[in-house]
Amino acid sequence: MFRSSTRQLARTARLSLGTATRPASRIAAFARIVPTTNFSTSRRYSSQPPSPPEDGSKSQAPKEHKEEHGQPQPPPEWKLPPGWVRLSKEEIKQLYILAQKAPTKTVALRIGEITKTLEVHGAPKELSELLEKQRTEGLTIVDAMKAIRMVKELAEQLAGELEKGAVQGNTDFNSNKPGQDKPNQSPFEEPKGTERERAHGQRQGQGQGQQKNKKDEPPPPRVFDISELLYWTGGALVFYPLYLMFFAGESSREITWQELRKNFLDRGLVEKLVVMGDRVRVELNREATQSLYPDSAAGKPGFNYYFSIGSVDAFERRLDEAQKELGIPSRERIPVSYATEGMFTNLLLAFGPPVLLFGLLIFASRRGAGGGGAGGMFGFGKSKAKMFNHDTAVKVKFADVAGMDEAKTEIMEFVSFLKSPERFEKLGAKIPRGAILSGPPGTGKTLLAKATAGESQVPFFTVSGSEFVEMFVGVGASRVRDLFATARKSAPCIIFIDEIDAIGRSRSDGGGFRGGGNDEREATLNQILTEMDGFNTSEQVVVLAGTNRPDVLDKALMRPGRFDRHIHIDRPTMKGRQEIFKVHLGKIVTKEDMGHLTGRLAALTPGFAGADIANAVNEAALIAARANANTVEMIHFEQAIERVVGGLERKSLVLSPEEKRTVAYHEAGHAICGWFFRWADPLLKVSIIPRGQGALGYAQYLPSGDAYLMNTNQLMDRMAMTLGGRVSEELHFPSVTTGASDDFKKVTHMATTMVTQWGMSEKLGPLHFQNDQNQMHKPFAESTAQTIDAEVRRIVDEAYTQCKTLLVARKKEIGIVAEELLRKEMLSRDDLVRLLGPREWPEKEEFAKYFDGKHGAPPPFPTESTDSPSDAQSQPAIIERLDEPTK
Ligand SMILES: Nc1ncnc2c1ncn2[C@@H]1O[C@H](COP(=O)(O)OP(=O)(O)OP(=O)(O)O)[C@@H](O)[C@H]1O
Repeated sequence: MFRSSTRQLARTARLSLGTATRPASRIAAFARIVPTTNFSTSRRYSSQPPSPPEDGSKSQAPKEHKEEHGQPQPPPEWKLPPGWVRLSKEEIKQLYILAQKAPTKTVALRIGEITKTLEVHGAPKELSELLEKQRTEGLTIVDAMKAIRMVKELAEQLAGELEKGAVQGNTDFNSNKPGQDKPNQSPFEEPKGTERERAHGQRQGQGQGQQKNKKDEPPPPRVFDISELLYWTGGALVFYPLYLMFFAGESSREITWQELRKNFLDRGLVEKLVVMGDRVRVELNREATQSLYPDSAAGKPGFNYYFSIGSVDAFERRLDEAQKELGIPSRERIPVSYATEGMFTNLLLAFGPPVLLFGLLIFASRRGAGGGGAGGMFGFGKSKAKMFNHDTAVKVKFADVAGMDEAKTEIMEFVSFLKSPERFEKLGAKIPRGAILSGPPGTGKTLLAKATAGESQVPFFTVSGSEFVEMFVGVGASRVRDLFATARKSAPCIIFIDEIDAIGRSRSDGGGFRGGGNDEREATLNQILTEMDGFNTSEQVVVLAGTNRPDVLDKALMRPGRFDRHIHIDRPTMKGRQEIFKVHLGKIVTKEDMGHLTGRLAALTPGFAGADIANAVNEAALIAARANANTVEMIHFEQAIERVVGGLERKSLVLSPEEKRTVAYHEAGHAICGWFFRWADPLLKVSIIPRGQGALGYAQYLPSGDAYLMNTNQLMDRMAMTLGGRVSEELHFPSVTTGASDDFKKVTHMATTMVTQWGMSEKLGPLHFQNDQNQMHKPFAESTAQTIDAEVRRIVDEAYTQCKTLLVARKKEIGIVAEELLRKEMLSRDDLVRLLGPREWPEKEEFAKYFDGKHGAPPPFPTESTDSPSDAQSQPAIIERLDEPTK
């Protein structure tokens, strides 16, 4: 009845309403098939909810049905349906007021638009009654919702009828012939006809060879990339649950049947029920629900209520009864549909894990390959070598590498080969394939390789041995292949493999991978061997490798034809250090006399590698900057060296006066020994400022130049000097402390080495006894072991006696030095000269030159105001330290 009356209403409305007053409901219906851009540019209605007309005469009905007696008249064929009434002016006004109560602007607009039609054609009596109630006593919220819903439904049904009429071609109501432009057609209306008809028409047009606008041409087919799909799917599967968890908020809630009835069914808010197995999803009229329950999530899109049912039959019965009770006529009953349960969940469970795994793999491979996706299976096998070429040229030159002249001469040959290979080839010389640069850490192996590339001006590939090592078997070998293939393409060039021992360890010793886990490393090594064999002699690819452990490398690597040059780079000598200081001081602002500065610093840093020197120079600049100095001065350099050698000053460690006294007498014992023993190393400074790890105080000596050989006298004096701390404690305090443990360790080690390796025991003679920790049994007889123990004890005892004899005789001097130490905390060599007189034994020439006091003896170091970490990388000067007790 309601439906048939709206159909009639639609028909007459179409006749009566012009385009200027196109109902919003119709526009809404078209909006489903018209692109939204057109829709928005062509909107013809106000964006504000309508307000009641000042007087009813402003109705926009067409002229032919103009109002009679102030009321617009319906067209002649219009019959008021049963149950409908004409609306009074006051009721029309009430309709506009009702529109302003609508929950959304769209609904308000719809009510406003249909009001004009209802004004002409009347409305259901129930609506008229509600409007009257609104005028007289006001509407409850439920009544208001009911009235709004009624008008909204009228508008929707009207829109549906109008749309149907439009699709059928308007033959009933429009005399325009098909194909002609229709005068009433909106500029944003689509051509009439179904989708299929339109598609058919298009195909025909193409078949007839009609010219088409370029814009209409179908876009080029998109290349389907499965990895991209998997990538995004994997990503979505990972992130969607996270999104739901953290951002999406609640999307469903379980309710009971009673709650459903009371809150939604009785209030007419339920639009549809979807049965899914033993659960039912409740689909609500969102706008109405939101206006009734503004604070609830129920009105939000995507939110649904669910309730459980025992059986579908029982549920249907219950729903039927409820609707009967509410007086809902059978044709307006709530639609119920049935969905297959959890299809999406089943699919997700079946395909989710593999898709997720693939997605993750692709994600990882893209990251591994720097986002490119190239380089073999997921890019794992791609070499990670960094390349420096002409654009990112290696700026290092041989001039930047100091103090290793022999190594430079050796490697220069590679430069000549890369620069002018014909010079060698014409004489039939085979060019060496590569060189292993070995030596202690920080001695400049990488720097030398870089300088070789910088001098020859060829591309330089640098990679660390450990970068070939992956958990997947075959990846290392594949990376080697990739590296050499890339290098061949860029020939002439240099490959530098740093820390080659990570992959080049001897295959026989297992390299710590004993027990079958060794295959990957061996395969990588074999691949390097193969690649190096694979070069022909004219291929200008030079392979340099760096290692700290040449002794563990596989012999096959070292044979001629592979790494046929072996260049050992040792810690620099005094002259070498001087040169290295010169290189690094070049970048520093200092007014010191360069000759004296480099000489003195070199003398202060025996045992320093190039990297230590670079570090010390930089540290000095930092200390100077911290002190707001304009130039870096000698004091800053010495402070920096002390910090590199002894570690960071520990200001937080506060010793008790008694402890401080013990430390002072302990260190003074060392200092006196160093001063009075002929073969002991000259003392440089002694300090009771705690530094580094566990040292409460220390005495620093300078080995006489770079000592390569030591005789028994020197060793004995050094041992006696090392024991000086403990002996002094014994002489000055009633009990000894734990502070001398490091001294004992050194002394024992020295004595054992003298006996077992240096043949300095008459009893054992010139034999070498290596006690390998990895072997179960000692490689010598038990009686020999006992003799070794006895000899070690004898030597240490001798050193102890020697030390005690001296210190007993010099007890007074110990006191002088210790008291001065307690006052100043740090004594330099000049302080000792002042306190004890010049040393009886002549100093080495270098020492005398740089520590003669003429250039200003180092003043006592001011305390540092820093807490940045420092690592004592080497022990260049001999340091006797008083240890903190280990807990
Ligand atoms: N002979 C040198 N001349 C100038 N600077 C040097 C020298 N040796 C080392 N250095 C400095 O030390 C830094 C580190 O040196 P490099 O990396 O070459 O040492 P390495 O022998 O390769 O060390 P590792 O064995 O630990 O890899 C260089 O960047 C440079 O500043």
